[in-house]
Amino acid sequence: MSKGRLIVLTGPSGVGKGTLLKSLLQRHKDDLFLSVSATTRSPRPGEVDGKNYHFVTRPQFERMVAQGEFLEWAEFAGNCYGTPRKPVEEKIRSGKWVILEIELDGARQIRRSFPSALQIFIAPPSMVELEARIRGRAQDPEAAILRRLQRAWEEIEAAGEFDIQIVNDDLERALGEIEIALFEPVAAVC
Ligand SMILES: Nc1ncnc2c1ncn2[C@@H]1O[C@H](COP(=O)(O)OP(=O)(O)OP(=O)(O)O)[C@@H](O)[C@H]1O
Ligand SMILES: Nc1nc2c(ncn2[C@@H]2O[C@H](COP(=O)(O)O)[C@@H](O)[C@H]2O)c(=O)[nH]1
Repeated sequence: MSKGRLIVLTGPSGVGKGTLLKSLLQRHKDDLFLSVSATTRSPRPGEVDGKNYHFVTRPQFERMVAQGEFLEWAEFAGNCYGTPRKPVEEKIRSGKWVILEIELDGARQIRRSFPSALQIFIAPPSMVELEARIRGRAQDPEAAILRRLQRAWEEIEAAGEFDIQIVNDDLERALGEIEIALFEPVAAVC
């Protein structure tokens, strides 16, 4: 059986993490498992409970925190997000590679609890492009967009903490770089 592994993907809101992961999972569906987080955020149009997120109330989220149900959790732009511990630990034990798509505070918590996790940072080509992508997605209220853009500066400043930094300018190229980091790490160094 292959050895289980934890992979963290972080980057500012709107940089394209979800878009990259969708393609990555389509190409490697037998190798990779994406953790489904819990959040207190309201569902966006088209988002499905249990698939995109487990949508929970704040009291439910607080109860899950108190019961130690999260591997990590954080507050981001006014909502809480957390990685359910049990499915991730089970998958890793059964030899699967598990990806967490999480923000900076959560990535820092995972770095402490799973120092061997591979940590990848996805950066935007520019702040102008990042703002265009968040606005182009047209799924967040104006106040949430502003909070996310403000937070993006802090996240980009922390990019150097991560094992690998990938600029998501051209989607295919960025995807190729993630695949090299995951599946050909030795070749990437040579
Ligand atoms: N390389 C790219 N070039 C142009 N547009 C892109 C690229 N990657 C993603 N996008 C677009 O940017 C927008 C934001 O992408 P996405 O929702 O995947 O970001 P995210 O990082 O997952 O955001 P969040 O953290 O808020 O969930 C989407 O409209 C997507 O189509
Ligand atoms: N620390 C955690 N961050 C998470 C988790 N799930 C998602 N996220 C991050 O939150 C922001 C906002 O997400 P959105 O879906 O509201 O746009 C984004 O950076 C996600 O990566 C989690 O379990 N823990």
